[in-house]
Amino acid sequence: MTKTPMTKAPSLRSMGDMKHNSQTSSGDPVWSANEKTDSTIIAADNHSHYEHTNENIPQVVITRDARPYRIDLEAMRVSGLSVGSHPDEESICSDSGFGGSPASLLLRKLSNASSSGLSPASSFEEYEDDRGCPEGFPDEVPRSVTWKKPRSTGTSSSLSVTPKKSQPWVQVVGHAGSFHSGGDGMLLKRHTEGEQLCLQRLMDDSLRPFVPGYHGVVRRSEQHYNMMDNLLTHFNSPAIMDCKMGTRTYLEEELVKAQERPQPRQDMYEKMVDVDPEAPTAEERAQQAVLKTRYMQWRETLSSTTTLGFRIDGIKKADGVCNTNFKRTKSREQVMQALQDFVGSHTLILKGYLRRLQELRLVLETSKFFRTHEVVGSSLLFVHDSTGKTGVWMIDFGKTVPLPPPLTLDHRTPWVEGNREDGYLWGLDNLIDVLTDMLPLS
Ligand SMILES: Nc1ncnc2c1ncn2[C@@H]1O[C@H](COP(=O)(O)OP(=O)(O)OP(=O)(O)O)[C@@H](O)[C@H]1O
Ligand SMILES: O=P(O)(O)O[C@@H]1[C@H](O)[C@H](O)[C@@H](OP(=O)(O)O)[C@H](OP(=O)(O)O)[C@H]1O
Repeated sequence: MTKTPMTKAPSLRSMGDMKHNSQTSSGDPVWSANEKTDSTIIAADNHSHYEHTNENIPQVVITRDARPYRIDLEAMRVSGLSVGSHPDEESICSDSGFGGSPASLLLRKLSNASSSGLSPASSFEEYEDDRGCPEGFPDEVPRSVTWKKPRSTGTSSSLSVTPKKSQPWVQVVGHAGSFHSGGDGMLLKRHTEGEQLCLQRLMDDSLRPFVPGYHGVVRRSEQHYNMMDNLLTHFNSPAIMDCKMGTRTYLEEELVKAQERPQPRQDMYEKMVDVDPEAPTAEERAQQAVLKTRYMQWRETLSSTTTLGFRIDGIKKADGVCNTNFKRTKSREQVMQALQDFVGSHTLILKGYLRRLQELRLVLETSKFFRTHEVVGSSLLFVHDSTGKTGVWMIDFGKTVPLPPPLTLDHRTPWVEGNREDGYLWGLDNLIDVLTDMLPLS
């Protein structure tokens, strides 16, 4: 839940006090920041702090239990190479994508695109073009951020560097207009309360190192955003892949809604016909519209979602070539070929990804958050660069919902309506299996 700002933005030193002094009726700590801020935005946590001084950065607004979390070594852990010791550590860059109005937050999808050589857009309107994989914007925020070392380390640690150059943010797939690059290694995603709650809970879960650090809700031009780490920050000209996980891409509640109040969609009919003119039924053809769940199920069976429990949604390679034409990438062989094209001939990268996925699987099998949530439509974001640095993170919790206690999921049992299973872990097993098969015989 968000509230409007009430008081002056807290100073760095007072932030800790504020966390203790201000509470919601439920006893949760709250934060507040001034609407007419003196352009100082401050975030801090138990381990570290940082400070911005610029007008272009978003204002932190009150969020329920929205504690900010610093990018930390654990969260940004890269397999194969450690962030902390990597020579590129000083190349942290950031960018911000403000310039668009809320009215232009179109729910348009970046799909069916294959493009190359995209250059950073210079305005939000340019970004609104229907190209796949548009890049973010040059940073509007002076590089005044200092990343200070944490007082106590525990499992996390922060970087102490001065960002030097701008790293454009790239969106591979997903709703166009939902994102802004927030500057200083931050990314803003259009706010939904469900995703906010998940990200907050994940910050206290064993999965924390596998999700972008969450920094609360911010407001910009009357629109609220969830602020999280930009996972591309520590990479140079990264190659990026978005893999949508699970055997089901719609929530059980969406199915119930479709049964009770069917709302056939013309846009989905058109997307369907674009891929396969023969796909619609006679009735759908007559209506020139399909139900969302029908479209989603068709997408699942056309791709590898049903058969492997994951699908490749989009890939942007280091050379800028972007491909989101994977709707028909279904067989194990086709998937393997696409993965091979993504990693190239670099066994180091493949091994890095495999290690990270195996670690993720171990953590997922014991995570309380994972056990108690239906995780639908969530992706694994793969990122690597030419130095051999790799990382994989779970993103997109827009359709991750808590289960009614005491229900829990194992995420491997096949789905039947009512059991809420999503096939996430089964898909991860298959993904690990496919990647393992790609390793050269030695
Ligand atoms: N924390 C992040 N750091 C870097 N890039 C990100 C991050 N989160 C998302 N992205 C980029 O944005 C894309 C879309 O993200 P996400 O899946 O969250 O959007 P969405 O609009 O909810 O997607 P969907 O259409 O599946 O609902 C990803 O493929 C990735 O390229
Ligand atoms: O990839 P495609 O073929 O373009 O299809 C979209 C994709 O399945 C998204 O995951 C879904 O958003 P959600 O996951 O948020 O439901 C979106 O629904 P939408 O159009 O209702 O946003 C679909 O249009």
